[in-house]
Amino acid sequence: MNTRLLLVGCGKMGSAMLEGWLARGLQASNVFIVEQTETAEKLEAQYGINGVPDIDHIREDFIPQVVLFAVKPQVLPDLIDSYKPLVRAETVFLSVAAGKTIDFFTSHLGEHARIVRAMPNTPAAVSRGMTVMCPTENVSIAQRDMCQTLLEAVGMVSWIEDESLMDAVTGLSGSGPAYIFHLVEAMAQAGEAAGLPADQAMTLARQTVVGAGFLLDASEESAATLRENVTSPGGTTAAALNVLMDPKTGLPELMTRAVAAARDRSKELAG
Ligand SMILES: NC(=O)C1=CN([C@@H]2O[C@H](COP(=O)(O)OP(=O)(O)OC[C@H]3O[C@@H](n4cnc5c(N)ncnc54)[C@H](O)[C@@H]3O)[C@@H](O)[C@H]2O)C=CC1
Ligand SMILES: O=C(O)[C@@H]1CCC=N1
Repeated sequence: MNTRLLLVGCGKMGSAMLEGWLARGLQASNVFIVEQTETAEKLEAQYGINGVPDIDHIREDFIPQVVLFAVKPQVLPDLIDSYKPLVRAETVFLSVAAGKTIDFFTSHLGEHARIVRAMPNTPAAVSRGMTVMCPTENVSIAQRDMCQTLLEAVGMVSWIEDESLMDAVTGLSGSGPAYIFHLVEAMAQAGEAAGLPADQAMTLARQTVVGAGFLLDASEESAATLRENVTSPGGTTAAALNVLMDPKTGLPELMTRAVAAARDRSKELAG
């Protein structure tokens, strides 16, 4: 957690990671954050982190080891060129922007820039994130390790060499937490339709998803076995699963379409 880090953009994803790092003892003095002035000032007051409104306000002697882009993909083209002066062998550019390809970064920062394209997710805020990373060939082992340490501090890390898989990764783990939160909403709505008061339906739905997540985490059994453990032959769960596992109208078919839609949008964002 001693990496000299320049975090560009501290919105939902940037702050999710920052919260995880701070909980792991990130040294505020090693970090600069580029954000809009108000947020930058708040971060400075709250954590003693150097918050600046743009790259021109970074201390001149601050040479980051990692420049982490956590801004919206749509704003990257406007700001990326101003980071070119930071290109040097000891600096790796780590991007979490959905759809923004390694080619995009090399076309703006040059072939010498060392780039890692990453896709994290918001459970990073509670150190339960899932991040997948893809490096350029010039990224050293030490730089890979540095990125791994940063992202491992906020959850699990996996690497891919084939960048084209990043769109599918985005569709599954990047966007995935939203699917689970929506599952809670859908279950609560279904509970209400089945006769429960709204508040109670939401409490039951929420705690069921939280409890199932904890059980999945604590258990060495597969998801299929955990599902079977709930399902008595000819019982209530089996009746529900007949609906959910229907090959034509069930959850697998719906989820396949949802993940494919996110994957395709990720491709579109590459522009
Ligand atoms: N929210 C999520 O679950 C995930 C988001 N991502 C990626 O993370 C990136 C950020 O997404 P969110 O955090 O959701 O968006 P956000 O809108 O919450 O955060 C973006 C931040 O960038 C700041 N910003 C805008 N222009 C800037 C500039 N010129 N310089 C510095 N900061 C600037 C904004 O003030 C804002 O705080 C996106 O590229 C997205 O694809 C990746 C994985 C998951
Ligand atoms: O919705 C988005 O585009 C971002 C990328 C993955 C999760 N949120």
